[in-house]
Amino acid sequence: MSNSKQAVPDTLPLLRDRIDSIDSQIQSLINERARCAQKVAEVKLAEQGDEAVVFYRPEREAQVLRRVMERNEGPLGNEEMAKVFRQIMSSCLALEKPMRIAFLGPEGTFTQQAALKHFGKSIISAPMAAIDEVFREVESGAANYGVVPVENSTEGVVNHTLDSFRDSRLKICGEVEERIHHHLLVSPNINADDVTHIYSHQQSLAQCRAWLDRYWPHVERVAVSSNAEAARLAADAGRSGKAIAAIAGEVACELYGLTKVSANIEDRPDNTTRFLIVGHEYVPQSGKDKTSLLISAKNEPGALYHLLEAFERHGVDMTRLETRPSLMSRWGYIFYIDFVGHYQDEACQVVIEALRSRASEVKVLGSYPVAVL
Ligand SMILES: O=C(O)C(=O)C[C@]1(C(=O)O)C=C[C@@H](O)C=C1
Repeated sequence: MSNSKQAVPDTLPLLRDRIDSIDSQIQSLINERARCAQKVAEVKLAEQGDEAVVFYRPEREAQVLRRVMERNEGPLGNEEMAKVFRQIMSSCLALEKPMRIAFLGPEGTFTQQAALKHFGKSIISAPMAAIDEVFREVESGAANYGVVPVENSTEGVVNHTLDSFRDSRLKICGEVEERIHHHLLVSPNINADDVTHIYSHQQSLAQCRAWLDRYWPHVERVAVSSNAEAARLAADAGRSGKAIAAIAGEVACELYGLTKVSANIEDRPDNTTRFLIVGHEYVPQSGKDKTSLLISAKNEPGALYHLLEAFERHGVDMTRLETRPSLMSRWGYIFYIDFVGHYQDEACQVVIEALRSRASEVKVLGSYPVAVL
């Protein structure tokens, strides 16, 4: 391969010749990489057998992307470069085995956006109507992995997702964060002044509450199953001349051919949602991981204090604590705890053992690479 640092020509035809030649080299190299991935698939099949074989390796993907960012010298930015490699790996994985990814649908949701960000575009999309359907689709093996929202920086936790882990055998094998921008949308034939109802998911309505109170105080807000569904309903209503607006994101706006009345109406400009990837396997260490636990506490004084004390004592950094009512006993609680590290790290194992002696149940929901993109 020619030296990439050689002098750059300065006429348009020469520059384009140069780009053509570089493209051809990049293309050969991408195909060489793809052939390696095909070989990896053969080795995995030989080693693990048809049934148990795991093609998708989140820890390896995170390491590849981190390395891309570390060695990047520009002028392309680190994230931009990582996105290119994200898609190359997505194509390589699809050659090994196309992945069917269930997500909270319909088409156009932020969860779909998150799925594409995490897995790249070479996946088979399986939109589901509800969070527990995503879990069921993966549990049954109909989908390889699922993507569900778990918390939002403005509105807090998504209870349906946390509650789904109670009775599920699925593991968390990844996380992804998305900046969420909401827009007020109508069908192109509708005059915004005529709008009688605003549809959106209850979380999106909440994330735009102050803006709605200020600019649309007298219009009825209607919570529907997702903001993409709201966009679909607004588009449908528009066809019969009904003035219904939706609050949804860019993907849904484009998908349903709506017009923006107002853009970026979320109350907090740093509004971010975190999503989880769920699958069947525990993920090996990537070098920079997080762990999520589900803990049923004993119903006794100081129960939570004793749990938290274990983290402090062993120097493990707890990043999140959520409480949900236990369905087993009145006034019993389930705690969801995230911490920095992998359940196979020595310090984490010590903490988990300590928790097991202090709680009635400790379930490791998963250890997974900290989001790279
Ligand atoms: O290293 C592997 O196990 C591969 O399958 C290769 C590869 C890649 O393209 O780099 C593809 C898919 C996996 O999810 C991780 C990495």
